[in-house]
Amino acid sequence: MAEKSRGPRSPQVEQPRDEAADIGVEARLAAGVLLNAALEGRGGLDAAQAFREFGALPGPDRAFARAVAMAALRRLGEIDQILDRRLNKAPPLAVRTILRVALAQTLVLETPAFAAVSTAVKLAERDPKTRPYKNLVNAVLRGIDRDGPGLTTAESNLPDWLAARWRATYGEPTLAGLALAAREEPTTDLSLKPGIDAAAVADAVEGETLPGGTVRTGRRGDIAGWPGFEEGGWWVQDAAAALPVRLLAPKAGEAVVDFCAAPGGKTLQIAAAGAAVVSLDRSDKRLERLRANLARTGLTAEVVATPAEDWDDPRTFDAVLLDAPCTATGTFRRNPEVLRATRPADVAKLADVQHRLLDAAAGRVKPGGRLVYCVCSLEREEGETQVIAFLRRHPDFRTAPAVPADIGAPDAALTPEGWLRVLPSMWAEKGGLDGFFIARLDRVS
Ligand SMILES: C[S@@+](CC[C@H](N)C(=O)[O-])C[C@H]1O[C@@H](n2cnc3c(N)ncnc32)[C@H](O)[C@@H]1O
Repeated sequence: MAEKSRGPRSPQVEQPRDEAADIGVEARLAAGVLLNAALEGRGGLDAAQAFREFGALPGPDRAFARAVAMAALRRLGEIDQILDRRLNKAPPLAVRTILRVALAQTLVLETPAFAAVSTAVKLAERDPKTRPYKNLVNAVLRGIDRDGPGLTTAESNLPDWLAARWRATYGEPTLAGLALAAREEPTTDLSLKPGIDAAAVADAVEGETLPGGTVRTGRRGDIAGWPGFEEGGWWVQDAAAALPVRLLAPKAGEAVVDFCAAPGGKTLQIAAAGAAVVSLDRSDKRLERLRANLARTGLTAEVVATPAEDWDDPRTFDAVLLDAPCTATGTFRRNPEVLRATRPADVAKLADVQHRLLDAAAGRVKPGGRLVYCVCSLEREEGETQVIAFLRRHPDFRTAPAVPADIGAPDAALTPEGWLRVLPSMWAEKGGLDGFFIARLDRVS
């Protein structure tokens, strides 16, 4: 597979003096800091947002820095392909970072080349370590602007070990679809409280209603300023993330426990259905967002900060949701950093946690009740393999096969066993959706 990156840009005959570009140097510096933090490891991007280089920026520059870092992360393989054709030998990381940040702007965000190049050169000048490379930065970026970036492959954006895994699991055509999905900035999806008019919300945010009732919009910016936010009739939730609770089908009057609840999109769905929900999470900090979401939407839940397996409470439930901690490789559209931060050993480590949580969740299901297990991971060890092993350990549970059309899931997601394996390459014509594995397991009475 090969496709051309956007460009080339028309050559700049003259270098205009650009005040905005001067101001933007700090934002580009912050973008590089975010990018490298994301590449360093899991949680790096979140941690970097507390760094001085980022926190000291005015709001719009912070948003710009984040957008540049995310664009660089999504297209890192392609950006490096383009750079490597121009570089005779590998430059220090600080220089490569300046170049990556500049190309993310010109190739993805359509920043004018003169602004991206002049800020890159200024950045190189500022630091004694990168100063000797100032002319190289200028020459490389001007050359790419003049000649165009050349051919790049979407698959180069995927780490080799993940691409090899996904090729083995899903086949070459699906891998190609996943790689294309990973290049794009996703839409924003909204889940609605029952009784809220989807067409009116879709109208207000210039969006469309998807099967299942999710409203999807390409609108960007701070959602707290969107029409209807204050009123709390909707919350942000990827279309795929809304499926597990639809499969669980909580009803008014039922008792439900959400085992790993924060930040709370699924708890809100359960509460909105009228069920009495207990929301557990081991992270009190993440539960703060759940509490804020409950307050804004006027919904209620009993919130408990505890590791679910240690929860000292005798209750059992009509329905249990286990949205287990996982590698989150299915969320690469929204969180491109997961592809860089995840290590092969994480899959096995998290599979172990999922195994323990599944056993704890099973003990909370009343006879005749149901358990939905889901993970936003594309790795079989965290999905299919977990459920196969669970059904062997718990012969009192059976798969209740999903009916995709009933819950607004892509038909192609249905597995022969009746589980859902949603891939980000599905619904490509609608803008894709996050990757999830979802299984409903009913406890026979
Ligand atoms: C995939 S997220 C849950 C997302 C949430 N269900 C939603 O829809 O917003 C996984 C959550 O599991 C929590 N977690 C991890 N280990 C846990 C444990 N042993 N017990 C309870 N929660 C745990 C994490 O803090 C994290 O918030």
